[in-house]
Amino acid sequence: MNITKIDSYHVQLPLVAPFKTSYGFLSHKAMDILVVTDELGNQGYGELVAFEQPDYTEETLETARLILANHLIPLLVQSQITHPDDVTRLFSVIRGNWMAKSSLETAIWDLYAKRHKKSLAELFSSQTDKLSVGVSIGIQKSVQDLIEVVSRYVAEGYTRIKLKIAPNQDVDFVKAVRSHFPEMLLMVDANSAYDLDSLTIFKELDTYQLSMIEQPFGYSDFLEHAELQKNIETPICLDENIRSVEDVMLGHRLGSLGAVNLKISRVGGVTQAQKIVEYCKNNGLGLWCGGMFESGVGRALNLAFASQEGFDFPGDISASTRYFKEDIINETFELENGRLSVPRETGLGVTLNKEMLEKYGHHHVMYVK
Ligand SMILES: O=C(O)CCC(=O)C1=CC=C[C@@H](O)[C@@H]1C(=O)O
Ligand SMILES: [Mg+2]
Repeated sequence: MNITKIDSYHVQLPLVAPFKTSYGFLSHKAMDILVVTDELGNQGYGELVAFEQPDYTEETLETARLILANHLIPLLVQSQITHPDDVTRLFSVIRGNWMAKSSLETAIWDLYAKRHKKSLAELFSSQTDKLSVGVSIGIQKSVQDLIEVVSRYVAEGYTRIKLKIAPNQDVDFVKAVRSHFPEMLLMVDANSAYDLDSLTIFKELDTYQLSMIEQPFGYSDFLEHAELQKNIETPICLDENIRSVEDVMLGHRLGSLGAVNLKISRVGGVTQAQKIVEYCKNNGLGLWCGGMFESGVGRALNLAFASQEGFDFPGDISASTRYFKEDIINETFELENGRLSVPRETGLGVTLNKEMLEKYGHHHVMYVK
């Protein structure tokens, strides 16, 4: 394929409700939408999901833009690409910068699918048209507020709830939600807020039939996670630790994890994510699709990818309205009996809404042949 142009839209969408985690507070989500055009006029979309602050991973929107402009785009346009897997190989000379890589790699996947007149769901061997999804809930001011928020999402149909926790905002919150919803698939995510000194907290959390505990310790704490896993039965799920299939193998061999939160963007794109799917499938590890407060572009990709065999737990891929009042695509993802429809049109199966892009974004040209 011959790339003739790369555009980028810097978008900022206000969140319907602010989101509090153990490490920060989000009131809007910024993202860049890349549009890669080929010689036939096909356009592939990719979403750069990095945050503005380097507090979840090292990357930020600014660092990723720099890596794209100075390194990844020059590499891509100088090379002959026939399949998206070529992009991963090409980018392997550049270390890290997974989200920057993923934004371009996923745009090439969309472009490739459109050139072949196939949906991404088809390319990913999707197994279903409807996917059960979950919701991730930020830290609330009080137990009562949390119960209200959870009740609202349960009434909307979500079948899996993920609660954000932090020191002193953990056991009481989980206890209350569990007693209101005894059967609910429930899990917690600490975003690295604890260390092994908090063992007693985790032993207590272990008694609430949680499906998993996500990222209790630091992002390179494989050994500490293994030590914790020896002391509790609830599977540990790693998020921030996992940047590649090698990280999953390391965590598995050490006994640091029982499940993986797979975010395509955090591991550099679809090709690397696919390796993780295979590894988890072959080694009996739990697997589900995480979210990055994506716009409809990233959401469509997550839905198509998570509809393949191997994903065994509802992901953080909520309905469009859970995040934003208005989105930058024309389609909407609506919850029906706790499930979202997997797009079936060619490529990602979504189209950009020019009016919304103008309202919430700024246009930049990154490359012209
Ligand atoms: O996209 C979503 O539904 C939100 C997912 C979510 O909880 C997170 C996204 C990005 C960083 C974190 O705050 C958190 C996570 O750790 O999974
Ligand atoms: Mg997480």
